[in-house]
Parts: sequence; C-alpha cells; structure tokens
Amino acid sequence: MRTTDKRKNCVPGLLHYEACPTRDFTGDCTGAYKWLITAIYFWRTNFFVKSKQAAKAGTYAAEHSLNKHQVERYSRHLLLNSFGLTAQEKLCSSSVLIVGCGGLGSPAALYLAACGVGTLGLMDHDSVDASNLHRQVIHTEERVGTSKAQSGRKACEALNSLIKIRVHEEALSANIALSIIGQYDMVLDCSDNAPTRYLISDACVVTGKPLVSAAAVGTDGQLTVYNYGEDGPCYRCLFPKPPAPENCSRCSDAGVLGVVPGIMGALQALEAIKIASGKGDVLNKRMLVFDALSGKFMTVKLRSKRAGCAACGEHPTLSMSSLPEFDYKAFTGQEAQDGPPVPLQLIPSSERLLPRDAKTILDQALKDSGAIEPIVLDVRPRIQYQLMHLPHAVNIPIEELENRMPEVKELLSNRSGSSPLLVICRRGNASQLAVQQLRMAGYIDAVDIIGGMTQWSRDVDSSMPIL
Ligand SMILES: Nc1ncnc2c1ncn2[C@@H]1O[C@H](COP(=O)(O)OP(=O)(O)OP(=O)(O)O)[C@@H](O)[C@H]1O
Ligand SMILES: [Zn+2]
Repeated sequence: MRTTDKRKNCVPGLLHYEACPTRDFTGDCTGAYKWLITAIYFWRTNFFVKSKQAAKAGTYAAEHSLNKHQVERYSRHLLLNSFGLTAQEKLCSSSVLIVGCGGLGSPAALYLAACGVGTLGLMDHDSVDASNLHRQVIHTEERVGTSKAQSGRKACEALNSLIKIRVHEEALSANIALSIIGQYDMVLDCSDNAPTRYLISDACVVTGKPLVSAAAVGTDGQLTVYNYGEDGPCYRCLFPKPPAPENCSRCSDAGVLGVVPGIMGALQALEAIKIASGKGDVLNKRMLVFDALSGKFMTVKLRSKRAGCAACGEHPTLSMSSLPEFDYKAFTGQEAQDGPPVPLQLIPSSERLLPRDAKTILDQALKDSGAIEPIVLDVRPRIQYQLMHLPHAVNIPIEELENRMPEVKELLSNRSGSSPLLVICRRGNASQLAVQQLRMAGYIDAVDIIGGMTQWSRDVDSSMPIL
C-alpha cells in the first residue's frame, strides 16, 4: 500500500512505475524523476518561447554584421570567392563622395548605390538639361530642369533603400572642399573643368583621401587613382601647370559619344569598390586609356609623387589653412563651373544687333531687294550649320574666314545697296571676332548678332533647336 501511495509522485503517463529508475530501495517512487521531467519541461518551454522571440526580432546565428536584407541583396557578391563576406562588410561601412552627377557620375553613382556602399554623397550645383540625357543615365525626362544632385538621389534611392544618401546641391569650392571631403572615405572626380579637378585633388591630399579620377570627351576616356598608398602621385604631380583654356575640350563644344563616359564612370565605381573592400590591385601610378572607336584599352605607367609638388611634395604650400584661400580660377584661367563661355565684349553693344532687330532688318531687306537675298554670314563649325541655320545664311567657319575673304568679297559684290552684312555664331563670341576681321578687311558695315543662334532661338524662333 505504501508503494501505491507513493505512485502519485510519478509523472503520469511518462514512465511506468515499475520501470522508474528513481524508485528507492524499498521500491517506492522518490519523486525525483518527476522533478527532473518537470525541470526539463520548463527549460524546453522557456527555450521555445525565447527562440520564437528571437526569430521575430530577425536575429539568427551568423558571424558577420550584415542583416537579412543585406545578405539576400548582396548574395552574389558574398558567394564570389574573390570578393566575399569581409569585402562586402567593408563596402557596406564605407562612404564615397561623387563630385559631378553628369556623364561619369551617373553610372558611378548607380553602381555604387547598387552594390551597397554605406553612405553615398552626390554633389552637383547644376540642373538636368535635355542634352544630358543621352549619357547621364541617372536622370529622366521628367526631371529635366530639376537639380542633378536631387535627381541622382531619387534614382539611387529607388535602386537601393538600404544605403544612406547625402545630397550636396552646390558647387565644390575652395572654402567648403575640406569640410565636405573630410566627411567621406574617398572621392570620385566626375567633374568636367580644370579648376574643380585641381581643387578636388588638393583637398584629397590635405585630408588624406584617395581620389578616383576619370575623364571622357569625344570617343576617348582616361582613368586613374590619385593620392593612393605611400608614393601615389596627385593630380598636381602629373600636371603642375594647368593646360591653356583653349586646349581643354568640353563635351558641350567637342561632343561626346554617350556610352564612353558610361564605361569610364563604371570603371570609377570599380576602383572605388576595390579601395573600399581592400580587394584587387588599385589603379595606382597607372592610367587606363580607352579608345572607343578601336575598342582598345591601354595602361600607361605614371610617375610617383613629385618632391616639389605644391600639394603632396616634401614642402607643400597647400594646407588646411591655405587651401581655402587658393584662387583656382586665377591659377587655371578658367571658370570653376563649366557653363557657357563668358560672353566677350569686343565690340560696343551700340554697334551690335539684338536678334529681334536683326530679324526686322532682314525682313525689310528681303522686301526691298526682291530677288536679291540679304547677306548672313554664319561663322560656326560646319556641323552646327548643318544641324540648323537661318534662311539665306552662308557658312564660313571662323577659322577659315581669313583664307576665304575672296569668297566674302564675291558674296558682297552681288548684294543690293540696302542689304546688311550680318554675322552670326553660336552664342555671340566668335561673331564679334569675325566682325573685327571683316572690318579690318574693309567691310565696315559688318555687324554681329548678340547671343548668336542660341538667343535667336529664344527670342525669335523657338522651333530652332538650341545646341
Ligand atoms: N565644382 C563643381 N562642383 C560640383 N559639380 C560640378 C563642379 N564642376 C562641374 N560639376 C558638374 O560635373 C558634371 C559634369 O558632367 P558632364 O561632363 O557630363 O557635363 P555637363 O556639364 O553635364 O554637360 P555638357 O558639358 O554637355 O553641357 C556636371 O553636372 C557639372 O555641373
Ligand atoms: Zn602631388
């Protein structure tokens, strides 16, 4: 009976009394097994509740800092033997500043956003123009006229919401360069003018940041990394003296095959990824030169640091305190922001014509002279003339004017007495130079049109495309 009384200590259904290993020597159940089973039960229950809570919170056992979304999104990088986990973690905690959201900056920003750079800075003071869209693939038709930096932010955010994007809607200038560049691990120079290139390079030297620099004009591209490693040169080491302004080709004058900056910008993103992740050989002391028409890439060896370099040499003159005072415009002889050329004032305004007045004179001359056409001399390059020109205009590019004066003489010999000699160019600078030449050749009634074809399109005939 004693035995039967003690059976109540056993956990019902779990163990047959006879088989209970914790019976005492009299064969009675001690209840120890009951307490053991109960303890296991509570421990397991507690464990399951805790695991459920853990699963809800999204934690799981792993030896890295990436969250579930990052692991899924960057899985193809993570699986790549030559890249992998540590490289992606470094990338995700890196910060990159892109100066210029144009032809180079567009693909660079998209790839860096897509691959998970932790913080991406987008800097540009300009707004999107329709002529940008054939190569600046970060922008859209809808965003023409809006800020390039904001347009870039929208595209990058739409692509990857896991990264941070900082927008700098202003031009990089000497007084803000150090504080802005100081916020990032590295810089991509995607700008298009000499003063900005010198400024970015100097600021990167002073703040100790690597600089991924590229250029693309026409069908050619270049790429290198400055200020990298022990003895990597800076931009000034290679180009201590700025090029003459007339030797700097600009896309807005020389044109550019859209995909060329696309390729160079993507390569800039690649160098940035290599620097941030610590993988691969960075393009240090080497320049990659791309010729799109022949489809050839060539690598040129570059020099090491120059001992006498004003920025990174043995006795630099540029420093935290002197850089903000440095006059990059005076040094390069160019405007810090790439825009239309500064309007020249070679001829007094009173001796020039506004497009509307020129139109009235032309209409009147046509009426008066009947069959004889008024004379309009268009001094733009041939391609611009082919794209569109004024009715009756004769094309003699400014570079050919001196040699082709006999043609001008012939042209003028047929005009009626009242026909004016009007000279037009793209924006009103070359036409003033042409008028000076014509006047020296004896054609003193030559007169140019203020603002050229660009202003003509705005004031007289909006159906004309602006180049
Ligand atoms: N100092 C600067 N700070 C910030 N952005 C700059 C600076 N200088 C140039 N940029 C930007 O760099 C970009 C360069 O782009 P890109 O070379 O494709 O030429 P673009 O000026 O957009 O077009 P186009 O030359 O055809 O008129 C431009 O958006 C320009 O505004
Ligand atoms: Zn240097």
